[in-house]
Amino acid sequence: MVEMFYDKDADLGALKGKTVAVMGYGSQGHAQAQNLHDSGLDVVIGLREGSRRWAQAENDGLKVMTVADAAKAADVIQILLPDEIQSQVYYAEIEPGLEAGNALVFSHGFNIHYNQIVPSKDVDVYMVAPKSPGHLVRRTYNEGAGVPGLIAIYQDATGNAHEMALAHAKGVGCTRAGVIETTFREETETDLFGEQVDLCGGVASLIKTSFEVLVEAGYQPEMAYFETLHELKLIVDLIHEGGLEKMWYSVSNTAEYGGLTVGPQVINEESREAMYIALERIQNGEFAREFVLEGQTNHAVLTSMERLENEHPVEVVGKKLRAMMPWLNSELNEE
Ligand SMILES: NC(=O)C1=CN([C@@H]2O[C@H](COP(=O)(O)OP(=O)(O)OC[C@H]3O[C@@H](n4cnc5c(N)ncnc54)[C@H](OP(=O)(O)O)[C@@H]3O)[C@@H](O)[C@H]2O)C=CC1
Ligand SMILES: CC(=O)[C@](C)(O)C(=O)O
Ligand SMILES: [Mg+2]
Ligand SMILES: [Mg+2]
Repeated sequence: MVEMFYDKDADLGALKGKTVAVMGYGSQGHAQAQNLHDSGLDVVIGLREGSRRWAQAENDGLKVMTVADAAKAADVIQILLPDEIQSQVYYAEIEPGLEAGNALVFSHGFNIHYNQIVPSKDVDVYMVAPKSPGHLVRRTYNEGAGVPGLIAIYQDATGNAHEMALAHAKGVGCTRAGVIETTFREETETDLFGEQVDLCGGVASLIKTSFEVLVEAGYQPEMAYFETLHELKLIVDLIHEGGLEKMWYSVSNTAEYGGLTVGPQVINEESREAMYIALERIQNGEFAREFVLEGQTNHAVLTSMERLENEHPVEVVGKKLRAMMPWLNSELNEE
């Protein structure tokens, strides 16, 4: 059984008296920085001049400065910038401000594991990776709960990296739910795999394909939207609460029989083979190289795919239907 760490195992004192700079104020940055601040830690935000999030972070009661100034001022530097640009910002603006004994912190192992950032040996390097989108890292913390997380130690120059990582995970709220210790390699490879074949990529393709099949068969797009997208949260909530068992218990016998017999024909051996290929590309660095190059071309492919995704009929009909449900909090706002 893997060792789990909870609040009782972590001491915020390991970070007391240290300035924690959170570079970036996006999905993870805005959440983790506020949680760390609310946990009583000394937090500053590092952003670029002109960032649209600069005023937001100040409105949230946080001190904001440039990345370079924050790196100079901090003892602990957490890099919550987009993975594909961390390396260029690190070497240009963060590394010059690093001192022996500082700590570098990541929430995804991509840049360390794929050799995009190679820190000097005289700093600690650890990871605190919430297993959750950033906005729910903040929402659950405010509710007095938390999301599970991972910690990993890559370099322990001071001998304090492990207790600092646990303190950091506690400050973010992850030790409320449970923290597992892993490695940068394991977190990177499993996280990339999960987001590509299941959580994000797999689910989005499942939704769009099932929607398209219904609409092509002549059913109303609104009906197809409710059936293939809107209700999915309700089903997944049951799985989240009580595993597949609770979902199968709650749905009808009709759905349970149909789901158990037809599901494996949809996500089938061909799907499994595609998953093996995705994992192989993650493990051998092909995906990493492709994504770093994507960042260096100012996201040419990602920008085009986002445009096509927004034009998909399921998104068009969905925006119309969600506008009639104001409680859904549909805006793309930071909480
Ligand atoms: N999103 C998630 O839920 C999760 C993310 N992670 C990891 O967290 C890290 C951050 O990801 P995420 O929060 O999604 O990132 P976002 O894209 O949401 O936010 C990026 C932040 O970086 C800032 N930024 C972008 N470019 C620069 C630059 N050149 N100089 C300074 N600041 C810049 C942006 O501000 P602006 O553009 O306004 O200047 C923004 O504040 C990644 O390593 C990711 O893998 C891990 C778990 C989950
Ligand atoms: C939210 C999360 O854990 C992801 C999918 O890995 C990510 O946003 O990178
Ligand atoms: Mg993830
Ligand atoms: Mg990820």
